[in-house]
Amino acid sequence: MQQYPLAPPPSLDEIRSDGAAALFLDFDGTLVDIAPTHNAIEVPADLSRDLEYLSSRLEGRLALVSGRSLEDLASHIGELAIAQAGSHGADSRLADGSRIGAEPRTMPLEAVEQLKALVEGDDGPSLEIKTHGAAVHYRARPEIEDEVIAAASEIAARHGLAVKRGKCVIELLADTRNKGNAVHSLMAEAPFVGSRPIFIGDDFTDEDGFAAVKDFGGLGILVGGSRETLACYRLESPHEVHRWLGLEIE
Ligand SMILES: O=P(O)(O)OC[C@H]1O[C@H](O[C@H]2O[C@H](CO)[C@@H](O)[C@H](O)[C@H]2O)[C@H](O)[C@@H](O)[C@@H]1O
Repeated sequence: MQQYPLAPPPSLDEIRSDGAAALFLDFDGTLVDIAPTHNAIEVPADLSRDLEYLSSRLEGRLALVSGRSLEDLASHIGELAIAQAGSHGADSRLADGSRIGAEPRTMPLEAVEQLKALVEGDDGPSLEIKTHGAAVHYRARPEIEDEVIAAASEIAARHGLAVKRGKCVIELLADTRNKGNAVHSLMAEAPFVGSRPIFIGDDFTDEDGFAAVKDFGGLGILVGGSRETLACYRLESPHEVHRWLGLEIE
């Protein structure tokens, strides 16, 4: 693990001057600011257009890698002609929409019912039912973290489900793939193959991405406050990520 404080990364142009680079971009907390609920995010007006433009500058070597499902991502940014991996890396697609790897496994209904029972009541956590999993959010009541984690982990163990921990959230998925698997899958395909990958992300699930890019001589960029990480550089906020990527800032 890298010791902090981490320096800001060299410019994208500087990295590109050494050879072909590829960008792997997390979504929540990296391209958009964290919001009180999963549906309350504010997506900058030009983000979709800017990502397509950036992808074309990189000759298609740009991918979004999110914990959200691809359907959920599309509901916020539209159907973009760029590579994307959703559901924490379980559902990877090339820019033309073709899937790489097996179709993601879906959650057993019984587990979903048990999670619904867990969030019952006005003051408890909330449930986000996702295409390939379910997320229990406790951002509104961080003090209940320990009990939520214990109860959701127990349901995961009962059904043999994978657990992902994030910012005020615990997610359960039947599919065990992660963001690092998505990086490996995409790096084996044109136009990514042979390039130097850069993974930018803010959350613990992004550590799998930071680890994966090292396998290709690449580098990770952590977004947000300092912590122990496999990333070797840091940017302070999504605003700084946009600036570093050369996207327009409103
Ligand atoms: O991998 P990401 O693109 O970063 O997605 C991770 C999860 O992001 C969302 O939850 C997080 O963002 C919400 C909106 O800002 C916030 O309210 C929540 O507390 C965060 O955990 C999303 O709801 C999840 O489905 C994603 O897996």
